[in-house]
Amino acid sequence: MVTFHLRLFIADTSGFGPISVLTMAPVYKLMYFPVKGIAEPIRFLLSYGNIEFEDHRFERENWPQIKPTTPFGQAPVLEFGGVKAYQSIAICRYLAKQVKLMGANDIEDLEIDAIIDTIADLRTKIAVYYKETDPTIKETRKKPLLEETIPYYMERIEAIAKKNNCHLAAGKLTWADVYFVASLDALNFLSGTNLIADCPSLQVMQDNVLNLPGIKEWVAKRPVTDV
Ligand SMILES: N[C@@H](CCC(=O)N[C@@H](CS)C(=O)NCC(=O)O)C(=O)O
Repeated sequence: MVTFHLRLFIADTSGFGPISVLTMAPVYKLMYFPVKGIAEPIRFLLSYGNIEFEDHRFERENWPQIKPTTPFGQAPVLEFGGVKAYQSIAICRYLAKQVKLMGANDIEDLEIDAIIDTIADLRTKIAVYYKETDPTIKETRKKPLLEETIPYYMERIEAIAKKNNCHLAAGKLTWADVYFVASLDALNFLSGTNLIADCPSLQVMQDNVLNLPGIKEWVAKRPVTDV
């Protein structure tokens, strides 16, 4: 569970005991569009840590008013204790520290960061295809994405999972596993394919992550959205 900097010192009025100290948990508010998108790994990590949060999903038509209130005109933003945290991966790394899903040393953290950045690279390539508005150009991008780019990445990510005992780094559960599994629904939707269809180790990893207490409860109660 999370501890926080805000401490209340309460004078003991009984005359017998020392001063009591109450440590308060921060109140987390996640601001994002009404989708899983790049906020879902944040929701998974908060849920894994049994950290309560306000899942504030704003409608797209309200974004023009909200945008200027964010640090860099983008979402997600995680607000807590006077902090407005931005950049989804930085937020995930912070939460991973809070819920103890980091590596055991700098090398393990390097391994985790590298696979997280690789997943983000793959998402960027998929997003370029998805966001293409010209149907002719989109069609020309489909075959290379589905037959070259995605297989290239997924073969390598699967090999890493196989070597790491069905994990993405350090041979154990880390925030990389949670990040990848939380990202999958959106990546599958955007690419129109099941990224892990031919990846048995990643399928095991997905099952394991989705069965973690906290995450299992979150997935059962979260709003149903495609992406
Ligand atoms: N690198 C940023 C990317 C943030 C981003 O692209 N957010 C999109 C939604 S997924 C957004 O805010 N789009 C609206 C806009 O840019 O006006 C992160 O990971 O947080």
